[in-house]
Amino acid sequence: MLRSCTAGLRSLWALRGRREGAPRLSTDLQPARRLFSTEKAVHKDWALPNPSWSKDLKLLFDQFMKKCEDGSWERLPSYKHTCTQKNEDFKTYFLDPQLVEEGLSQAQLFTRGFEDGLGFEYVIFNNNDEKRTVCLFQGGPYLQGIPGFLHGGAIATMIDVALGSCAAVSGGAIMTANLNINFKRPVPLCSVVVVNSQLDKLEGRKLFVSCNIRSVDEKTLYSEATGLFIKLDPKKKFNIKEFHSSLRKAAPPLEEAVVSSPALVIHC
Ligand SMILES: CCCCC/C=C\C/C=C\C/C=C\C/C=C\CCCC(=O)SCCNC(=O)CCNC(=O)[C@H](O)C(C)(C)COP(=O)(O)OP(=O)(O)OC[C@H]1O[C@@H](n2cnc3c(N)ncnc32)[C@H](O)[C@@H]1OP(=O)(O)O
Repeated sequence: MLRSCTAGLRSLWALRGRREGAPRLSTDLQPARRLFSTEKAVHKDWALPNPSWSKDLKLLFDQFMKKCEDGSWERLPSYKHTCTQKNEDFKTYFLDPQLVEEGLSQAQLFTRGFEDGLGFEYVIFNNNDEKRTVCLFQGGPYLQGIPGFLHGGAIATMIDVALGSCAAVSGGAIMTANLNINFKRPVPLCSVVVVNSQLDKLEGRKLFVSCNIRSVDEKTLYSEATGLFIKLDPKKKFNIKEFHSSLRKAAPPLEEAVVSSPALVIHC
């Protein structure tokens, strides 16, 4: 019990793959502390059952929580807003802190931005020895593509998250450089699927990962994917303001864009 609680408190940042020379992230150094009510809302762990979870999802969740008891598996927590201190650390090492715009304070994790049950309901378990993760995923009604089935973009998002988490456990701060997906069967809306990911190869800063998505009974193979993730180099900071101003220069005014490219008005 104590072991699984401890595992739950550790974040991906605090796990492994810290770049040599880069300081440990502050959350790693601080003991768990009592949260005030506003902080509780910000730091709520979303990778836990809620009433929208189907019987299948709860059952699988319980099975994996059992596997966590001997320490071979651990549940990865998931936050809408990365902990404030982690944000600060990220800005320090990968962004020019003076250039971070105010608007970023409203930012939240894309996959956790839906009401319970309407979007992405998922939890990821990690097996460190085997360098693999299992993501239990239930895609809600707001993720519809063709009627009755998940949108391919939602599937791709979940694959990115599952592969990204698998890579981040070993690599620390990483970004997706490449994703290749084969969609083999459409995924029914509101069904539960299992995303099995593994780290195939670590080559310098490159992490090669792969995954498949199957039905709970494992009979249906929905998708297969490979991904390349790159460990971020703190010497190469992202300059957000530069990105934004170059974007403004490159993009024509909206009116002009709509008139000259009718395809832009298609909603997606
Ligand atoms: C608040 C804290 C948050 C921090 C997040 C950090 C960690 C994440 C932690 C937890 C994650 C948990 C869950 C994951 C959840 C979701 C995952 C979502 C992830 C995303 O949603 S992320 C958005 C989409 N993603 C991008 O927006 C990337 C745009 N991109 C770039 O920003 C650069 O491209 C970058 C940084 C990737 C690399 O840039 P760079 O300058 O650091 O490195 P460089 O270019 O030198 O490449 C080094 C070596 O990789 C090879 N290489 C590079 N790219 C390649 C490719 N495509 N194919 C084949 N090889 C490639 C080169 O050929 C070279 O190879 P070699 O060394 O052999 O020459």
